[in-house]
Amino acid sequence: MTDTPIPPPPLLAARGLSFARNEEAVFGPLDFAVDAGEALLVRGDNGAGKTTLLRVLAGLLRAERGEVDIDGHRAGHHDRSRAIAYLGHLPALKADLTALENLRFLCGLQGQRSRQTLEGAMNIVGLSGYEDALSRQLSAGQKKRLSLARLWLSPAPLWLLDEPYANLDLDGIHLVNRMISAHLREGGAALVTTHGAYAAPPVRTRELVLGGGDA
Ligand SMILES: Nc1ncnc2c1ncn2[C@@H]1O[C@H](COP(=O)(O)OP(=O)(O)OP(=O)(O)O)[C@@H](O)[C@H]1O
Repeated sequence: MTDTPIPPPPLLAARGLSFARNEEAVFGPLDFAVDAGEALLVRGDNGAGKTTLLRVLAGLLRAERGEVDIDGHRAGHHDRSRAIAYLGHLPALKADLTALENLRFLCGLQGQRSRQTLEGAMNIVGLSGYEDALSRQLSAGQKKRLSLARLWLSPAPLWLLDEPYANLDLDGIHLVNRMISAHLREGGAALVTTHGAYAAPPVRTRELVLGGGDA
């Protein structure tokens, strides 16, 4: 008799997850799961709650109700900081450090994916030559690219990407999709918020629509 292998738990699972501000519902209750190797596109109009959902999942805001599991275990603070890389609307960069110093600082805080160098990540995101530029001197798109380099260097399997295409030119949009595809091929997963105009990571993708029911 052969044992049927038990499938691994989803990388991320949310059950009955809701958030309210001043007793007014922002989203939920939501039920969804993301497996390793999958992307979840979080769509919705302006104000639908996409950013709020990612911030709740990252542990930056407290849910009103519901549960979040990572790798089949209730996600505590430590699990979230180990498993999650969060790319917010605004680049989390130190203005008076150079591009390379920013990456070094963030890798010191959050760890570094094995076999990746800071210079290699700068090259992947198209910022070779900007290593010594102060981050405050970078354009909005270059700052986004530097944040993408930090994301690429993170060892966390679960990417929470809030509008990763914002401020990027067409080449940058393709870069984001290539990065997501490569990350998923390596067994990672990604939640990606978008208004829907550009996002098409060419990978296994589920969709969650806020403000209009789950799809
Ligand atoms: N700091 C805050 N204080 C009070 N209300 C907030 C705050 N941040 C967001 N909101 C409200 O919460 C709701 C959800 O906002 P959120 O930023 O999550 O939406 P979103 O779907 O990401 O929107 P967008 O597509 O415009 O970025 C909105 O009604 C917004 O006005």
